[in-house]
Amino acid sequence: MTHDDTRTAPHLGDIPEEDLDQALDLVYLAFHLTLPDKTRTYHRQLLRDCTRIGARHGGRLTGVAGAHRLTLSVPGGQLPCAALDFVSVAPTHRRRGVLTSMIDELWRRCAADGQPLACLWASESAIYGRFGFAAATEAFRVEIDSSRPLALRIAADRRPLRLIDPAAAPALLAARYDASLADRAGRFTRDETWWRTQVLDLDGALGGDDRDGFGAVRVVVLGADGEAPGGYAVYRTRSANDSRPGAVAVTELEAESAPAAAALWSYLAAIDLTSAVRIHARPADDLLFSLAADRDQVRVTGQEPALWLRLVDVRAALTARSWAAPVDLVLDLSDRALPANAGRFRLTATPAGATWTPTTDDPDLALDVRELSACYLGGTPLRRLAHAGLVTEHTPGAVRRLDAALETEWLPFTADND
Ligand SMILES: CC(=O)SCCNC(=O)CCNC(=O)[C@H](O)C(C)(C)COP(=O)(O)OP(=O)(O)OC[C@H]1O[C@@H](n2cnc3c(N)ncnc32)[C@H](O)[C@@H]1OP(=O)(O)O
Repeated sequence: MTHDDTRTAPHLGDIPEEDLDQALDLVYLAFHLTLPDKTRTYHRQLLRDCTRIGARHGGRLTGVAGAHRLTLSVPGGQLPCAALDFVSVAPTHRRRGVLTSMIDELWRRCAADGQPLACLWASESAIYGRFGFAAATEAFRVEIDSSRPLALRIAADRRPLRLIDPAAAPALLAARYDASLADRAGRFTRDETWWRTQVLDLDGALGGDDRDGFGAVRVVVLGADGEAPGGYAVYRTRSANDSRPGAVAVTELEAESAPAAAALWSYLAAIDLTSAVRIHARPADDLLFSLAADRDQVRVTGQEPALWLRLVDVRAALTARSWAAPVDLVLDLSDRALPANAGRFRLTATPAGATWTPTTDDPDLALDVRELSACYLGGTPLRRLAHAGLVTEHTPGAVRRLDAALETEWLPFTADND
């Protein structure tokens, strides 16, 4: 008789480098993936650079979780963030608490590594709320009908547009991207490798020149050679055939101003032999929606949660962000998984900074860490969650006051999971 180990608690530990292939096999099993060698090599490298948590039964890996060590823009600053990825449990061992125990281990690793935040992209929205994660940024899929000229309400920046060698893009465009982090929370700092792989796919690990039928990556820059770019777009094109029109797929567009954005959108919409521009992720307050003279020409074709965020160290997270308005409130915070965060705290925030101190005073608001995580980047109004009965307001006006303090000029936005 074989021993049934599926009922016993897993043994948790690191995944050493020699087990990386075993770990990837489990990931591909759980995600039903068969991938080319190039992609596997890329994933192997990503996983090697992660904090790696393995769950084992009888020495065999039955659960894998990786956490990239990233830096996330938050209102007024940047914070270390564990970005959970590769989460997989063997189909023979599912729904027995393996993921739950790996998440508990993740909290220990975050504390040891000084990461006050954790984040992820969820394969299914039902999984991660129970662990205190909440959707903190939203992404809209957008399509421009470019079968006719794109009509915009302002004049475009008249500086020249030029196509550059994508290999030169990281060095040329990094400053423009980095500048956007100060405006928009929810974005990651990038190194050269991230640009080369995630943004430009220069080595073809993510599909390269045949990504859903779209060809080579193109990079268009606004501004003359030698000038700091006023904006850029990373895109690919697909020619028309009998069953579909020609199209442009935009991976990323950054612009320093509305006229710069107008110039780039106009360029993309005017590419010959194409009649649609598709953008996989834009924020709800994207300038394009306001610039379009005919909103019917710019359609939202999908809307989904993008970044799921979890405040792991609430005090560190709250005292590191900036605040739009002064606020002085007592919050009764629940956090089942991380009791150090739970209890009554006085949040005293001014535009100069914040404190978060334990108190025995009566609470103005009661909420779970999940709701605080949803609102932290400024993308979810707290009042929306209060209307839904997920936040209790003990002192009338407290929700409004906290909302005013959490507010950001621009919505947070995360677009790095194409
Ligand atoms: C950041 C990322 O990488 S997202 C990718 C997540 N991975 C995948 O989708 C790959 C395929 N799925 C899997 O490998 C697994 O099913 C996992 C990782 C999603 C879940 O692992 P499990 O070990 O089964 O989860 P665990 O047993 O700890 O479940 C904890 C709770 O979450 C619930 N849960 C787990 N997965 C799901 C799901 N897909 N949908 C709804 N509820 C779920 C369980 O029912 C359980 O609820 P309970 O506490 O009320 O009993």
